[in-house]
Amino acid sequence: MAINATVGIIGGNGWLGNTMASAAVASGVMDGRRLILSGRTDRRGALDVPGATHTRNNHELVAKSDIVILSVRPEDFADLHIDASDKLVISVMAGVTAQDIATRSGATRIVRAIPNAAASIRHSFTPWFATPGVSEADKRIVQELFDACGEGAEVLQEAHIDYCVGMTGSGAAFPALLAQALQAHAVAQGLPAAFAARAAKGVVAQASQLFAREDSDPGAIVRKMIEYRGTTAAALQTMLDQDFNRIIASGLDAAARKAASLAK
Ligand SMILES: NC(=O)C1=CN([C@@H]2O[C@H](COP(=O)(O)OP(=O)(O)OC[C@H]3O[C@@H](n4cnc5c(N)ncnc54)[C@H](OP(=O)(O)O)[C@@H]3O)[C@@H](O)[C@H]2O)C=CC1
Ligand SMILES: O=C(O)[C@@H]1CCC=N1
Repeated sequence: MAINATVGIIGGNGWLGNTMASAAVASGVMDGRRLILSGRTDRRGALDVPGATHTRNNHELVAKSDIVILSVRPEDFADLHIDASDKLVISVMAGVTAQDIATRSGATRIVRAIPNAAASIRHSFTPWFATPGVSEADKRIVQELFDACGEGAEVLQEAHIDYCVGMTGSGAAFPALLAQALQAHAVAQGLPAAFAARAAKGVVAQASQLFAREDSDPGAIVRKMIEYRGTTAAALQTMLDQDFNRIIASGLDAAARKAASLAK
């Protein structure tokens, strides 16, 4: 078992908290008996977390934990009133700054991370940022926790976490939007809906494996297809001429603005 610390997840029955807890146990990184999960109600998460303790008492959770993960909605953070001054605090809350967390919890060892919903299948790319008080030993634990959810990646500037809220934090949402648009167009052209759904999913989730490998570059695929000057080039060039990149950029900017407003 890689992590022998006791980890308390405030909001541990919610979508992401439950997912992280389940991934930690399923990957073998933690024994579920070292996990404490809190919620305001007795509602449990959808994924099983064998061995975990459940509580509604955050003060008890913090007292018994070496590491406290904050996984409540950003707007609920101000109501927590915890003293985590001697704990490693890991926040997955969008938009809540390390300074806010230090001020409200007394913590000096703070990590901010942005997983995404694909953590439920252990495919979340999870950027994380550590404040200067976080030790190398703490960082190894953080990396293991997020590798259990897919792939953790340290960033050296807190601003990059705020950026990633929109980009990586959105997880499968952008590929799903693309698949939905492909499917809708195919249906509008008269293709059977079930076939269109399978076809769109095949392109977005299967064909994309061509650039999913570490040594592969999506830009190279786009260039190669444009240089081929065939049907794919006609589609790509039309999309690019209509400022596909600008639409993506404005969506990401909107996510960043929303994250900043959540922190207020
Ligand atoms: N979902 C995602 O893909 C991502 C989410 N995040 C961030 O993760 C955080 C959690 O999001 P998500 O899991 O989706 O949200 P959920 O609403 O699913 O979960 C939040 C949980 O917090 C619990 N909670 C609220 N207040 C308290 C409290 N005072 N004490 C204990 N538990 C409390 C709620 O419990 P109850 O139901 O019992 O009231 C709920 O289960 C958010 O800050 C979000 O920004 C970041 C990246 C991706
Ligand atoms: O949509 C959201 O608010 C959550 C937080 C970051 C990514 N997803």
